[in-house]
Amino acid sequence: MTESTILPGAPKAAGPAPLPGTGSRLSSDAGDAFWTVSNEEALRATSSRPSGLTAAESAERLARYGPNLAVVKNRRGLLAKLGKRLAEPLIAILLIAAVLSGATGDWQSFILIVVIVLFSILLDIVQEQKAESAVDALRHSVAVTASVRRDGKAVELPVRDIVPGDVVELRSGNLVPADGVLLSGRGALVNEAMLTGEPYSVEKRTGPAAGLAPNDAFNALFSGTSIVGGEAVMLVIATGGKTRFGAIAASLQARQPPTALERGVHGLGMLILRLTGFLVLFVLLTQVVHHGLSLESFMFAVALAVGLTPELLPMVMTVTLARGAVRMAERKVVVKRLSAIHDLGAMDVLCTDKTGTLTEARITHVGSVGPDGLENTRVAELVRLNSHFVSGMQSNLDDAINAGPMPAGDWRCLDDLPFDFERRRCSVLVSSGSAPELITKGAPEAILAICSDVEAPDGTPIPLDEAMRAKLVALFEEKGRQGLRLLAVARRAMPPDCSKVEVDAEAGLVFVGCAIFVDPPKASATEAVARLMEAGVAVKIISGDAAAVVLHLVETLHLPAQGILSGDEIASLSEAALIDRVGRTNLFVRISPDQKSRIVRALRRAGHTVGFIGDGINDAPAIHAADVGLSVEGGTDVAREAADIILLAPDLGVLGDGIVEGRRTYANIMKYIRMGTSSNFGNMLSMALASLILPFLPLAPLQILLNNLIYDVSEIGIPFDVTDREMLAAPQAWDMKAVLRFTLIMGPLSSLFDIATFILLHWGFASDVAVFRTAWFVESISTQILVIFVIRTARPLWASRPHPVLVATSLGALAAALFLALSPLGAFVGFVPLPAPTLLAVIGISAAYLASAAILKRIAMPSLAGK
Ligand SMILES: Nc1ncnc2c1ncn2[C@@H]1O[C@H](COP(=O)(O)OP(=O)(O)OP(=O)(O)O)[C@@H](O)[C@H]1O
Ligand SMILES: [Mg+2]
Repeated sequence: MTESTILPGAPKAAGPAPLPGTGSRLSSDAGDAFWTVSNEEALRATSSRPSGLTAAESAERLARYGPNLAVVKNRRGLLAKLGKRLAEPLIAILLIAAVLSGATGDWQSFILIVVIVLFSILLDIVQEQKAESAVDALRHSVAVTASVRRDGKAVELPVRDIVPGDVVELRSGNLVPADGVLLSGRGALVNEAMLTGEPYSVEKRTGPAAGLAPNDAFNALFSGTSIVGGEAVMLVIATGGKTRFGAIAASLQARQPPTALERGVHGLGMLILRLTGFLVLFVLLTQVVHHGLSLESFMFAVALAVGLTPELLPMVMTVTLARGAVRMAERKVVVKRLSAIHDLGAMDVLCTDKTGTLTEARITHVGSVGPDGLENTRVAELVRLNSHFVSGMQSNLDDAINAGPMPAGDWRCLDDLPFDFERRRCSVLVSSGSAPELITKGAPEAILAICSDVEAPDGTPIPLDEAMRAKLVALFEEKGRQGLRLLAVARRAMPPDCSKVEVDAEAGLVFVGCAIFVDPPKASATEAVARLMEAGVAVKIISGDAAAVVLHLVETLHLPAQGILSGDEIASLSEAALIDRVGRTNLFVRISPDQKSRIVRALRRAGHTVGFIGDGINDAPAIHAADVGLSVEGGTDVAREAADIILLAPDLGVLGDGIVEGRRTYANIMKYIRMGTSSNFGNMLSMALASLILPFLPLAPLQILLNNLIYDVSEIGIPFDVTDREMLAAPQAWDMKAVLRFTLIMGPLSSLFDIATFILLHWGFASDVAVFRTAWFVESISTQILVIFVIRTARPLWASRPHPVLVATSLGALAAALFLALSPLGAFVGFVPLPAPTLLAVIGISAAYLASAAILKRIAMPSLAGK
């Protein structure tokens, strides 16, 4: 019997057994229901066993099925990239034109154009390739791993290496790495909201789940969902694009919205492109009308278009960002989504959870008190029974409790109700020979709300009256004000035959007391928060804990407190009211996970760029909802997967460095943009206009290409440049108005000097064609390159020192350009020696342009000046 024929409804296949994902019944692809077969059958069909695959088997399968990635990004090889660039319309036209010149005997032009085009494309590709590799390496360093059984041992492997047939061990907080069935488990609670939209977790048990729809398949685990409690061992059936998640991931990926900066730069690029198209057509048309169509005027138009297109901008963005990412990694901040760097630089509100970022997260169980506030050993016993037996999510409070000894006696657990963030409590049904008892622990108010009695010191329940309730609330408050975290515990005697409980059993309980915990504040948090605020980032604390505890922490750390909102209050606020309140509040307490993301969304709607940092399962939705999702290296997989940025050290201090880096990156990208809009664009524009008036072309096509290439090379140093302190002091966001203002002031200035050059050369010196072009080239390239030193800073020139690399690339490129134009070598591209007066005049005009630019930038870059 072939392996597939054991599966219900599978076609009787002859030959080798079809493996999952290849069309067999055991694929979640195309609605195939792998959860309907028994585990034995599933193991057989995947040729696997509970101890997992061998290394050899997995290697073979990895080669056959490919990596376990929902979306396989096909990164193009160097050659493919080259091919793509060569096929771009402008470049293709240029190359065809070159071939035509070659055919008409102009070999010089042919060779030079090909060399120039290839060189500038290579420059682009190599830079981008280097940047991408660096970023990929960083991303891999924080990739989520899974515990996979290989050769009989559990090893941590990158999720991408998982293959069908693998046996994976999962714990609370892990992401399910692929589609498969539960082989064994203990209270495995899974959040499937990613697939079903259902916020409540579902419990998984072993199958088969014959005849059920995927959403009801209680033994199926799906890629992209997460384990929120318990443990599970799964057999992987389908990986990568064959998973249910894979089917929707591609569309999710595509929908990732661009950042404000990306949108802005793209918009600007399109504007320039449209203008270019219009201009070039116009130039071409007038040339044809005046002189008839010649190869030269055609090539002039094409070269002009090449000179005008901001073709380097995408590369510049990638390279600048990648450089930022590498520098951030040196400061222990790893970027998963490159464009998150912009958002980090633009972020003006940071929401943080409490445990771990503001506290040490070294939680210890330091005492247990009864309702009278006195030490009480019964409380400690009950709390330990609860923590020991409860399944589902174990929090660090449970860990602290379990560090102590188990109470004496032969205790058995009959059933339990795991913790969730809505109830804020959990229960166990236990017995030690006598009638079973329900023991519930949780947030003090959540426990008090379901108690009808309170235990007297001798163990008898007495009814809980209003006075007693008030006394207990006062006790909670008092402990909270001392910075102590509390979990209350209550019990209820159950009927002797009771062996199962539902959530409605959590009622009419007897209040027994509170377990007390300390979580020391993190001393470094004070300085870190102060630094963030100085950098213009408002810090807001969003905690699941009680108001008193949070207030005490804030006081101890001397953090600013202005306005406090509780989860209950938020629940009763309308969307509009919340948007109004969030800005004025910086302490949020007793907040449930979905309220965390509600707060983040409200802040965004109020116009803020919001960061959220957290490490827990309950933080993941808010991390996802934020502009910049942040998590820490030791956080749960779910939180780390949702995050854009991972802090290798759980410290807000390193974040300050990351923010500075984000702003530096932004500032350097703006330098490119300003450079392009102020001089390069202006020069090309003037040239197009000049070509309409002059009886000859102001520059030969070849000379324009050369100009463009040298200009590109000169810009290589910008990502390295230093940024003035005042540029880093406040959030930096894309501001189209500022860009337009700059362009409208600096663009015409550049044109003014071009016209002056033009008049001087043509009428003043009555230069011939060759001299005119040489002089124009010198003026054009010097102003284009040198203007970077003017517009890189809002300060006076001498008050801001550029980075040596930028100085080297700029001056190096300029020297090369001048050498080419003024030495005998220039004859190759049609340059001639300039008469001394012409050269002096050109130098004078360039200097005058730069000086005026230095003065006018005070108006053109007002928001930055004068700080
Ligand atoms: N294992 C548990 N058993 C019972 N109750 C719990 C457990 N874990 C947490 N709680 C209660 O639920 C509340 C909310 O959970 P939690 O403190 O983890 O939220 P949070 O937002 O992560 O808080 P923080 O801001 O401290 O990180 C806790 O304050 C506590 O009262
Ligand atoms: Mg937490």
